[in-house]
Amino acid sequence: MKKKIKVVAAIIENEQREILCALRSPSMSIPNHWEFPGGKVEEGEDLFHAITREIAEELQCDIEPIELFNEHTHEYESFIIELLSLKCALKDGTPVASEHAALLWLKRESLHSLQWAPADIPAVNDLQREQQ
Ligand SMILES: Nc1nc2c([nH]c(=O)n2[C@H]2C[C@H](O)[C@@H](COP(=O)(O)OP(=O)(O)OP(=O)(O)O)O2)c(=O)[nH]1
Repeated sequence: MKKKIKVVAAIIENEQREILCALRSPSMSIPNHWEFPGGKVEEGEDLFHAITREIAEELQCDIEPIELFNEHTHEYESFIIELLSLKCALKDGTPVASEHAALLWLKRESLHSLQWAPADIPAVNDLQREQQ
């Protein structure tokens, strides 16, 4: 049976209404694909706590989770991911890529120009629909 992981991802929007996109590095699984940054939820951990912790670790900044925006389960070849995407605001600091190959702020209408990790695509689609 495939392993199932529960992952939180942050949709961080800045004052220019741009959204933070992160490029998975060549050494990560699903390399060279864009994602909303985040990571695995620990046993018994609250989603808001998990996303705040993961973003502090990965991007060295403080965020404020606002709401759960999209929930999607995707089956990759070797594992199943339950991806919980949360809308977040930047509270303190500037995101810095420590594990990712690059970071990019993009307007909603430009999100589709990137090659996204398949699990993140439903959240990207919902974000694009929001502006209409
Ligand atoms: N947003 C998003 N996150 C993903 C996807 N797939 C995926 O593994 N993740 C998350 C879960 C992992 O916590 C994180 C890091 O992936 P990784 O390739 O470095 O895997 P790893 O086993 O070393 O993960 P970790 O123990 O360091 O958390 O990425 C995806 O498709 N979209």
